[in-house]
Amino acid sequence: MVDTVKEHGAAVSITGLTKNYGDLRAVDAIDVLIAPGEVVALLGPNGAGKSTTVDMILGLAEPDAGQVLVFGNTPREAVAEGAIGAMLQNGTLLDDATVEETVAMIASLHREPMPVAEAMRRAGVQELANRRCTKLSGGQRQRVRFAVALVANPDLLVLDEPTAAMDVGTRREFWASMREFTDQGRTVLFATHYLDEAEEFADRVILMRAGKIVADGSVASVREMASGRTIAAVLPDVPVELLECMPGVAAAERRADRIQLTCKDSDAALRALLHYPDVRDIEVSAAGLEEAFLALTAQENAR
Ligand SMILES: Nc1ncnc2c1ncn2[C@@H]1O[C@H](COP(=O)(O)OP(=O)(O)OP(=O)(O)O)[C@@H](O)[C@H]1O
Repeated sequence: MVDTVKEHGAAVSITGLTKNYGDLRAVDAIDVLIAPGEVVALLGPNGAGKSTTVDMILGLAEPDAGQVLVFGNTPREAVAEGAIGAMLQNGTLLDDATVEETVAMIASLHREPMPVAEAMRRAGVQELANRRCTKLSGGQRQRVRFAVALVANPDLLVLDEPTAAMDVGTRREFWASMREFTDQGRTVLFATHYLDEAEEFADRVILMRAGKIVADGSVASVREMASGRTIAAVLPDVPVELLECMPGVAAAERRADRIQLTCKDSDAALRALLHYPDVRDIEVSAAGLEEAFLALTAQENAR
């Protein structure tokens, strides 16, 4: 297996990766192959297993089963070689150091770092160079974490919800400097809750739910899969639980006699619905992408 991966030169190769926390299976036997130069969004609701997956790619958590290889090496080897740069949700900064000292300190740990001034420029923290890390806002801290990730000059950048604390303007600048990075053919994997960020920035989207991958493909193909339709109709007396079990239905709601079905396959749902002789006033409409994404990821997520 290791030789095959080395031969094919995958940036990240994940096979049967599993992680349990007590009785909870946080990541459930996932397989992912990421080619060099791909920009991949790991998308999913809270608790889907994104951070746990990211931690295992970085060697910060040990899998219970399966393995991760980064450029054919174990995560620890890849980190030691400076092949991976990471930006984590709660990565700590050295409180007593200034921003410049922090970035310089990380640079000194790497064999071929990016010049400190360049990493700070790309991350947009030049004006904060002499500021102590304790005096930074949440969004500024995120940008410093980005400079720290960049200065390693890595081939793979792994980012866990990088824009969570950023306002709209900072977010835009952040993605612009990321583009500068990926234009050089580097590989990026980022976890996010934001569908629009994934759509705008990633070549490929991996959608996780309850530890499993529920969709993996180009942004367009996942959009197609997620953009289901909604069926509304008048149908008295049939319990919601029964409607939810119909073919093609992701979720069902009832208000008095009116029902609304969020569909994965509206043709199949419609055919099933027509078996009820009392059904009338049927309307089929395209669901918004956001709404459909929620329908795709909502099930099994109550844990
Ligand atoms: N250290 C831990 N101990 C116990 N359970 C954990 C631990 N870390 C994560 N979990 C659980 O594992 C599951 C997956 O969590 P994870 O943080 O990987 O999800 P996520 O997709 O990154 O969510 P979020 O978007 O909220 O960051 C969750 O149910 C979470 O509560």
